[in-house]
Amino acid sequence: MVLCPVIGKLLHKRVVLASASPRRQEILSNAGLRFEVIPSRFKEKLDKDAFATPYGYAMETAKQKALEVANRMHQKDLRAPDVVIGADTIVTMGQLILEKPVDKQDAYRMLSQLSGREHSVFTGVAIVQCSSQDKELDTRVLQFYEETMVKFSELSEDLLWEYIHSGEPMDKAGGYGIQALGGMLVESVHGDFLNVVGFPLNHFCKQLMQLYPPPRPEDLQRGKHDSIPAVDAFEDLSNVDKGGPEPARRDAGSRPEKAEAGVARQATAEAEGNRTPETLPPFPTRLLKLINGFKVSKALFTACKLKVFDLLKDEAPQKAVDIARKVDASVCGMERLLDACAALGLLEKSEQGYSNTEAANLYLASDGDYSLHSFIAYSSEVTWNLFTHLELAVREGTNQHHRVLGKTAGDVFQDVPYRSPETQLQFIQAMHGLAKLNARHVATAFDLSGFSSACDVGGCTGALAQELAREYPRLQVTVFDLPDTIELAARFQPTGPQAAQIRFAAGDFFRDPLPAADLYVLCQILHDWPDDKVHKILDRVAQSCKPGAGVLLVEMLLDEKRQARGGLMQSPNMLLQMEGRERSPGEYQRLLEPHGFRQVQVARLGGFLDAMLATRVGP
Ligand SMILES: C[S@@+](CC[C@H](N)C(=O)[O-])C[C@H]1O[C@@H](n2cnc3c(N)ncnc32)[C@H](O)[C@@H]1O
Repeated sequence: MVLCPVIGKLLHKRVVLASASPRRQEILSNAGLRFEVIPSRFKEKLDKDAFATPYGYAMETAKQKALEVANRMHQKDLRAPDVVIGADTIVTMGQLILEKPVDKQDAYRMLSQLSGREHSVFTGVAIVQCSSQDKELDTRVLQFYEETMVKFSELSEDLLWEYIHSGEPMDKAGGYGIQALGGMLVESVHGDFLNVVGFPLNHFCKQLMQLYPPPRPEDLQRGKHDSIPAVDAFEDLSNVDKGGPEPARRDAGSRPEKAEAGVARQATAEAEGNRTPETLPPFPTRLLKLINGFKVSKALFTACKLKVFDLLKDEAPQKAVDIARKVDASVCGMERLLDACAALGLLEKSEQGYSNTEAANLYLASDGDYSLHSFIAYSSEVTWNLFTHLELAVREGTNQHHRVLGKTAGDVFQDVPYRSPETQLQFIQAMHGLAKLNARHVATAFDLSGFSSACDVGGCTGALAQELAREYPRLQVTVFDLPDTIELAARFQPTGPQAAQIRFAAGDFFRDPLPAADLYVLCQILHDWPDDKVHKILDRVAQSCKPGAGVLLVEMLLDEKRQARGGLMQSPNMLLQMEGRERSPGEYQRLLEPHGFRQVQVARLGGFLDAMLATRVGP
């Protein structure tokens, strides 16, 4: 049983569900959550076109619903609840977002579009944690979304109208309710069923586990919930390949590994000679994948370096012998590399030869708008070398540039002999490629239309500035970076209508005043530095801005308990390459607060970066 510890934490808090949906109320109360229902008065009319993704729209609507309730309750009795939960469910078909039908004709239009086809159901959820200081409401917002694919049967006209006349479609996104009569229309569901009903309970619990650390076993003894059976372990909700006996310990390894280890111990204890298929340990597929992971990366790096994907871009299939000849490689070697790439899904292999997949055309060839070629080259040439010294980095607790370069680097970005111009350009190109992938999500993570000027501190080539300018045509953006970077960034400067909104300024954020702005963007900056230097940067930002100004932090956010994998895999990388580290929203919040940045909102963007928006309060 997984919910009890989380629910136990919330039992002592005032929890409000900002939704009138009886289905959401039922899902949450069935899970044992105690909450008040205060339906939000937020009008669901955000401009859908302003969002890069449908889930971005759903998450923003969920957030606005929850914040409206938090603010209203705070104003009413100056005591905000501890937690407000907002949710918004939408149905999408291709680019089309289907919400609740306005009348029967509208329901008919929606349902006939869904007939015989697969669609996505997205629920955006916002968990708003509230606190008040000096009678001011302080909120911290965690957002996430869940997607479920649903396929409808072919619906006859009769069936369609019968369903519409039942009245069920009218208050439901997409015009159907899967938990009642609408269930008869559904052929298959891929993903979380409750998400289609209106609330992704499983994902919600995972997020709660990140927000609230698991209780100790002795607390569990005290805090049993009436409707929830007692538990003796805080279980990981992640998907698990296979079951198998699980050891009671909860401190080592993830669940499949624990299962593997548990069964292995059991098997060893039994007589080795008496093994039957049942007592054999499960095949350690996941572990073997980890052991071999570096081979996968290096095959990809090598194919990129040999320009295989450039050669095949938008071309007819080619044989290994021809590719080998064109890149001056051995046929037997090239054949093996190409087969490996095909096995990895990077190439397609047919009778005619090898050809690029769509992803290879888009990301692996060196010339596309979204090319990751430079990032791959940097990973292969710089990061790879550093990773060969991971053991020493762990022993010494410092980056390892001195071992790769033979000299100690003071400031990784400014020590001139430390980087050749080629490596520097490669780094900038790598950042540019990654920034282009993330920029739209970042620019639309929050409503920034209230700001008229922004400074992208350490903004590199201006890729994010360009997206901000595109998204907010009245926004003037200054890209502030080191003189060398600004010089190289000239190669990437935007053309087109956004160019007039963007200017570049050279300087050092440790020494020089920052350009004036009412929004300061720090995208992958603070993670480069230890806390004392982060305070220096934030101090500079605070000195440059007035109350009401914003700070948009964009980083790979760890979860508070350091359990989620994504960000954690980046942690050794930061150790090897930089002075800083990845941090959790709480850690960033604690760094921001002394500089007067409060009202922190967090948006999980679904890619590898997340965003936090804080507002400067007080003088
Ligand atoms: C990790 S990159 C992030 C670039 C960009 N914000 C992005 O996310 O793509 C760090 C950036 O900070 C800049 N930088 C490092 N030290 C700086 C300093 N002291 N003053 C100004 N910029 C600096 C680097 O030149 C680089 O462009």
